[in-house]
Amino acid sequence: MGLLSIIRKIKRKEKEMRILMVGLDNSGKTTIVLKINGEDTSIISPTLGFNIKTITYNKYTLNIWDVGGQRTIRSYWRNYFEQTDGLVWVVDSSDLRRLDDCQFELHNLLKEEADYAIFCCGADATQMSYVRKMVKDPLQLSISNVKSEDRCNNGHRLSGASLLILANKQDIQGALSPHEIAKVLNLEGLDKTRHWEIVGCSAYTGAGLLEGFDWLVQDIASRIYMLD
Ligand SMILES: Nc1nc2c(ncn2[C@@H]2O[C@H](COP(=O)(O)OP(=O)(O)OP(=O)(O)O)[C@@H](O)[C@H]2O)c(=O)[nH]1
Ligand SMILES: [Mg+2]
Repeated sequence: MGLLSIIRKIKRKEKEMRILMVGLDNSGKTTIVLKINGEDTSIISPTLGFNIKTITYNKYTLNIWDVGGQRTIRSYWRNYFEQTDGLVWVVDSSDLRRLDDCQFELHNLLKEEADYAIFCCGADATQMSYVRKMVKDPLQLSISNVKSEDRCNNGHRLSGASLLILANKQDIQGALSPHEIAKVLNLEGLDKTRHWEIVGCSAYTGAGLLEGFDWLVQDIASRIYMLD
């Protein structure tokens, strides 16, 4: 058994989940994480890199990665994709001006993942060159050959992750409802294999946060702890 398989088994035994929080800047990611953890949310500043919080949630340990969303650092999001079990996309439901941007970035993130995660398990040189020709990868960067099952599984990155969309700031007058946000973000247009849910919430009052995380944790658990 490879080292990665062993690590993965240990992780599963301890019921750990890796959650990645992303979304435009100012959407409320950091405030949500603090609120869930029962911390003070009155002094918040923009996240320029990332914060990691480990939270015990029901019988699970959540490793939550809260990544800054400012435009200039969005290209770094992909550095955090590896081994993600759950993706939380946070939306400022009152920021009507930037909803188009928000829609673009969400679909771009999921598409980018599809573009960059082509792994060919155990392919020989001829097979690799055939695959490269078929998918027209001129730089030959986005396709890699892997020899073991470990690397193949590892290569999934975001593709199997459960997706929770938090329509945050519902306490602000004029905020769009989760139903309206779902429409603007074209969630029905997501890949049919994707498990997703949208929940309205307010990081100020805490409303909706548990409902959202309950869904996420249950959905992940039903996928990865099925054999328990
Ligand atoms: N009214 C209201 N304000 C909120 C809510 N959640 C967050 N905020 C405010 O929105 C601002 C941005 O919150 P952050 O948690 O820093 O947002 P972020 O998504 O982490 O931003 P970046 O780190 O820059 O990506 C802060 O002033 C928060 O107090 C909410 O539910 N309601
Ligand atoms: Mg932040």
